[in-house]
Amino acid sequence: MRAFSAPSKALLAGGYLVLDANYSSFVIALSPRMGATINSNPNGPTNTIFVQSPQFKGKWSYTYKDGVLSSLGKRNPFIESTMEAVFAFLSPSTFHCINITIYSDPEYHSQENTITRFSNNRRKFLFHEKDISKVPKTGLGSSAGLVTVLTTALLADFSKIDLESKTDLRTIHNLAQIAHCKAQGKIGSGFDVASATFGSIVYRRFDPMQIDGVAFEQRQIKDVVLQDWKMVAEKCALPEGIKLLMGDVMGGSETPKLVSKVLQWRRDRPEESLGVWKKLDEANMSLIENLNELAISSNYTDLLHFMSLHSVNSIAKLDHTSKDFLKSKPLLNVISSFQHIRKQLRIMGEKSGADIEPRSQTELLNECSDIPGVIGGVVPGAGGFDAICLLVVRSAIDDIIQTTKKNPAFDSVTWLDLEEESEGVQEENVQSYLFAE
Ligand SMILES: Nc1ncnc2c1ncn2[C@@H]1O[C@H](COP(=O)(O)OP(=O)(O)O)[C@@H](O)[C@H]1O
Ligand SMILES: C[C@@](O)(CCOP(=O)(O)OP(=O)(O)O)CC(=O)O
Repeated sequence: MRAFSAPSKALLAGGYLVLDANYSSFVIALSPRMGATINSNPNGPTNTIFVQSPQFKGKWSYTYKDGVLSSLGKRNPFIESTMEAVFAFLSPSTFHCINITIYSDPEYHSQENTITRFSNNRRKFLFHEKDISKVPKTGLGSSAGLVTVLTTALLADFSKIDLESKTDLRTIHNLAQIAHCKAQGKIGSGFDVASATFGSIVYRRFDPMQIDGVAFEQRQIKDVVLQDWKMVAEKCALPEGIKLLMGDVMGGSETPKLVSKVLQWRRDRPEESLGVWKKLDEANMSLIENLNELAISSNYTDLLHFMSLHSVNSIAKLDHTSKDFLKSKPLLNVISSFQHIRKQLRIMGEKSGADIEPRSQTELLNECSDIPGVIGGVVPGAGGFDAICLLVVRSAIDDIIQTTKKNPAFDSVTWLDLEEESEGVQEENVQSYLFAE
């Protein structure tokens, strides 16, 4: 038996712009991971694949004969199209029965009505009462994680793959991207599948024409998967000492509705919207550059210490002597990049009628500007009422949480137990997924 896992994501900068290949986005891979174990069973029926997701009482079965994958019984579009893509790509002849088990970390889904189990006291898994399609999601990208880890497990079972090899990661990514688009019935920006594969990245999307109309047929899928998609997925990571803090706001928004409003405005007002696109892109790119600058600045530790004692608002009020210490230093630039991103997202929201940074979120993020140790924050991804995402000084985290507990403005916020974990898809110790019965 072998085990693999793929990370969840937060789109810290680049929402909406990432849909257009002219713009880059900043995707942070997060510690909650989707896992899969895979093993062959020589005693089971040949050319049969059993997939189960015990946390959601999910069981799906497939057979593969004469190049055709058939689903027996219950359907799961994401599992099914991953199987179809990988089998079309590999086109295996006879093979032993395959057993796959899916494991998802707690933060992907609402944790209501669950029973907790630990695997060898390593990982915690929640077992839900309801079927997977009925359990509310938190927006961390469960389907992208599922498709990516399943693609990896299947490829590893049938062939030799090296998760350190850029070529093999491209193959996993391209297959997973095709499978995910088929299951969703649309070609999105794909940033979630890209970060499930590569981890934390600066991402520029592939050309949608690349996979438009591709069929699960061996020659065609091989051609497409092995081509250069001309996308960009440059690995990156937050500077040490800076922590990503995600607050679930228990609101909920529908990404497709927000996206359609924004794209409609872009079509209706091409010139006006292009201005916003350009300014937002500048702010996004300056956030990435300034974080890199900050990480290599000679007085980095001093700057972080300073930040842990000051809030964004108190820094704005500092006199010149104190500011000289920071002047032309990247910390101030990171702070202002966040402010520019928020400003442009608010303009985009106002002009398009999409609630990207709704007033309640503006108020919350403004409150964060009064907390020492908070460098900046945004509404991640498509925005809306789902979540806020902050970058904070790691050493100040306990004080930050305490401060928010005392402030009623944060009553609706639940801080999620997650971190950046910049690694993409990886092999795991099987023991992490085995339960002592
Ligand atoms: N642990 C899991 N086991 C089985 N299927 C899963 C699991 N997690 C996600 N899925 C599949 O992904 C679907 C959710 O995908 P989607 O709506 O794209 O949500 P998300 O935004 O979290 O990716 C589920 O309905 C199910 O088909
Ligand atoms: C608007 C977008 O650019 C980003 C949406 O990011 P989210 O992280 O909000 O995504 P969901 O998990 O699907 O809700 C649309 C896209 O890139 O697909």
